Amino acid sequence: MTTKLKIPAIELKEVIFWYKPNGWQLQIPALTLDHGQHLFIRGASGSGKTTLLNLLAGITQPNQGELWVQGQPLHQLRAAKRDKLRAAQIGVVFQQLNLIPYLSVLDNILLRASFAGKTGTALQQRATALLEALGLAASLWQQPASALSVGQQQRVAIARALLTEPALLIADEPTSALDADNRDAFMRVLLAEADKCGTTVIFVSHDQQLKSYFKVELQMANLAQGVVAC
Ligand SMILES: Nc1ncnc2c1ncn2[C@@H]1O[C@H](COP(=O)(O)OP(=O)(O)OP(=O)(O)O)[C@@H](O)[C@H]1O
Repeated sequence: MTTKLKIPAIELKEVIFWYKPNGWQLQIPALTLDHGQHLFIRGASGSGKTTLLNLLAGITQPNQGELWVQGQPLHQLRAAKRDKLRAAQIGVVFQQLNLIPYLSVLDNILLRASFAGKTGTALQQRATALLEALGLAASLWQQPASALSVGQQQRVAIARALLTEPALLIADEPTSALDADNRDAFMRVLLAEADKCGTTVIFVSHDQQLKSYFKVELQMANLAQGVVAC
């Protein structure tokens, strides 16, 4: 076994984060996730799911405690280094999908990869293969992102996140606008790609039916009490 494999994909120790305007607090005594694990997180609206994902993606930093992602101390790194880590190793799909509306579907996907220094024909082929697997018609690939439905945009966002074979994939309600068939295709592609690339997955959703795709499930309320998985 290599040294790299001994380091967890994610490790939180006594993390506390609060919003300055209203003092709302997220407390996570402990959370460890090994490489390649898939974790389903659920919790009531306002329980802090998005706040946790923002911390894990390095968009925000904890006020107290330690937050390690891919062996990097996100609690200590400055914003520029966290941005670099995110570009290189983390795929994110947030509720606001953050597609650039006037860029084509393909350009949206490839632009994100170029931030990680990845370009070329093989990458373009992987991008179109992902879009096909996700059921997004080829006639849409050159359309501006703004011309797509929300469900179609969600599939573009996940293709963008998977393209660079990230070590960690963070997804916040990524299937909320999909019908049952597209949602199942979406989950199959996401988890198969993650398994192929050894990607650790953290997936947040209200949709209880998606729970069946995951071996490990976590409720926000339990997480705050120090329970790691249930
Ligand atoms: N920028 C902010 N400033 C102040 N408080 C915030 C901010 N963002 C979120 N909060 C508060 O933090 C709490 C957790 O919010 P968060 O968005 O993480 O919850 P959530 O579980 O993702 O909710 P939902 O399922 O509705 O998306 C909420 O009570 C919310 O009001």
